Amino acid sequence: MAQVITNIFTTTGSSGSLLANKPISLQEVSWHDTFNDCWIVIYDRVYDITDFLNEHPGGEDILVEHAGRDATVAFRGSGHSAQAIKALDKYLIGELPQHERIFRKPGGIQLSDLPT
Ligand code: HEM
Repeated sequence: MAQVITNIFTTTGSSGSLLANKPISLQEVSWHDTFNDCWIVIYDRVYDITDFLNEHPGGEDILVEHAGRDATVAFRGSGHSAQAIKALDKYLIGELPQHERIFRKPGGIQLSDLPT
C-alpha cells in the first residue's frame, strides 16, 4: 500500500531518473515561451516540449500558444488519447513546487490559497 501511494507522487522520465523532486516554479516556466525553448505545465508537471513541437499531430502553433504557461485545460479539452498522455513522460523535467500546484495538492485547493 505504501508503494502505491509513493507512486502517485513520483514519476520517472524516459531516462529512468527520478524527476518528481525537481521543483520548477511557474515564473521559471514563463521564461521558456518560444519556438526554440518551449516549456508547458500539465497537471502540475513541467515539460520541455521544444523537441516535440514539430512532431505534434495537432501542429506546433497550438503548442506555442501555451508556451511558458499551464496547458492542462487545453490538453484535456482537445481529447487526447492514452497514447498522447504516455508521450508526455518523455519530456518531463520537473514539477511545480507544492504551493503552486492546483491538481495534486494534499487536501486540495483552499480559498485561502488564492492570491488576493
Ligand atoms: C506535450 C503535450 C502534448 C502532447 C504529448 C500531445 C500529443 C498529441 C497526440 C499524440 C495527438 C494525436 C491524437 C492523440 O493520440 O490523442 C495530438 C493531437 C492533437 N493535439 Fe496534442 N499534444 C500535446 C499538447 C497539446 C495542447 C496543449 C493542445 C492545445 C489545444 C493540443 C491540441 C491537439 C489537437 C487539436 C490535436 C488533434 C489534431 C488532429 O486530429 O487534427 N495538444 N496531440
